[in-house]
Amino acid sequence: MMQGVERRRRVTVRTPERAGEYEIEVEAGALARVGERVRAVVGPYSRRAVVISNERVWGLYGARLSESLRLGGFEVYRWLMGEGERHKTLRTAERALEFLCEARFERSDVIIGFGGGVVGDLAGFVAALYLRGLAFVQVPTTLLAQIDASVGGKTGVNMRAGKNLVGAFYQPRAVIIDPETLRTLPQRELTAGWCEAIKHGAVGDRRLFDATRALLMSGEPLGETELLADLIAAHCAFKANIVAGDEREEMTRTDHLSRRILNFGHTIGHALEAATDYRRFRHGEAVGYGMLAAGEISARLGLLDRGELDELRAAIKLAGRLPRAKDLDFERILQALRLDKKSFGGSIKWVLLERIGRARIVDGQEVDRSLLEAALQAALKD
Ligand SMILES: NC(=O)c1ccc[n+]([C@@H]2O[C@H](COP(=O)([O-])OP(=O)(O)OC[C@H]3O[C@@H](n4cnc5c(N)ncnc54)[C@H](O)[C@@H]3O)[C@@H](O)[C@H]2O)c1
Ligand SMILES: O=C(O)C(=O)C[C@@H](O)[C@H](O)[C@H](O)COP(=O)(O)O
Ligand SMILES: [Zn+2]
Repeated sequence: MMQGVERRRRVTVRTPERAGEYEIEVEAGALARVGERVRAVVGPYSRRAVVISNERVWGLYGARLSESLRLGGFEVYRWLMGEGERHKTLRTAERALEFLCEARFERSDVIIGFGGGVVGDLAGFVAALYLRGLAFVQVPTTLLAQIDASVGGKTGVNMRAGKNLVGAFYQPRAVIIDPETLRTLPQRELTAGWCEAIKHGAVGDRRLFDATRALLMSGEPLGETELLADLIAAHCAFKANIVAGDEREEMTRTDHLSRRILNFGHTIGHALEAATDYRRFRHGEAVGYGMLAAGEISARLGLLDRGELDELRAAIKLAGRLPRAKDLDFERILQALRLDKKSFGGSIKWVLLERIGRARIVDGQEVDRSLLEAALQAALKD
């Protein structure tokens, strides 16, 4: 898996719902080929491409992307949103939609999400809504978006009551990943991405967990572009496989290949984000804490061996420093948890671990208040 000989790695995502599939391409320098790739998936009639991004990403890479799109025969438009999680809202989506309406984009045109997961989730949502669906391509530029958010078609926005409460499953036509863009990513954003990467290994693939940990232990995970590209492609392949088997995250499924396992660490992670008004944690950082807490719950319920929990803790530590969390009010977190949108039949469903590489879905009744409080205390204490 880790010895890629080809520079361009391709992962196919099969999406049974749309009776289709799309390709994820991972290649250093791929930004220069976005125009050509987009043209290949949207066909000859498409005239205009609108790039949804933010000032930072556009400032760094907009010129390169535009040039490539022009070479692909597109007239290029851009629409820039505010930076950060608190802009992933219906208001922002509405503004983007107004822009598309006023500029009279047509069904043959294409929307490109260019940035991190915030931009990608919002752009995909807008693409799903405008004219009941415009072709959409993901060009992710954060680690988190390259290994997770750009794959699988979850799009949406946050509401005051919680994360991603409004959205649509809307698959992109292609995902084009240039790992070189990660060189300008601040350490904090890398940490967030590594946390989601650790999640993939933890819930479903021990070898992927080990490979991720090995790259982190090298101390320079971005050092070797080819190794990094191999690892990104391996994460995409892992997620693609889960998505292909359960595209819409069927809530009645409880098996270890259900898409629900990708929510490991998110029950508490999303509550931490909401309880701090999306201002204190990056999503991946909150998931880091969420995994520590869910790992604690797993161990305290006797599902997970303490030694494996220590391995998980150590891997999360390798991902980087998480913001302070021990001052957070338990009642506030509990309040946010009660609004968890993954409740089903009135109770929260927890994604826990049986071991590194295998998750289990457990009913909320098994996790009482005192267990939750103890697990949170243990997880948030550092
Ligand atoms: N749809 C999914 O399946 C899915 C999966 C995981 C996470 N998400 C969502 O993704 C979001 C988090 O995404 P994120 O971690 O990418 O955060 P983000 O989108 O906020 O990006 C992080 C920061 O990095 C900056 N940035 C982006 N690319 C850069 C680059 N190459 N160089 C320098 N700076 C750059 C951005 O401007 C931003 O400030 C959350 O909203 C989360 O809910 C969605
Ligand atoms: O793709 C999925 O499925 C995931 O759960 C991936 C998560 O990392 C991601 O944060 C996702 O947006 C969470 O989805 P949600 O349905 O819990 O909002
Ligand atoms: Zn996530």
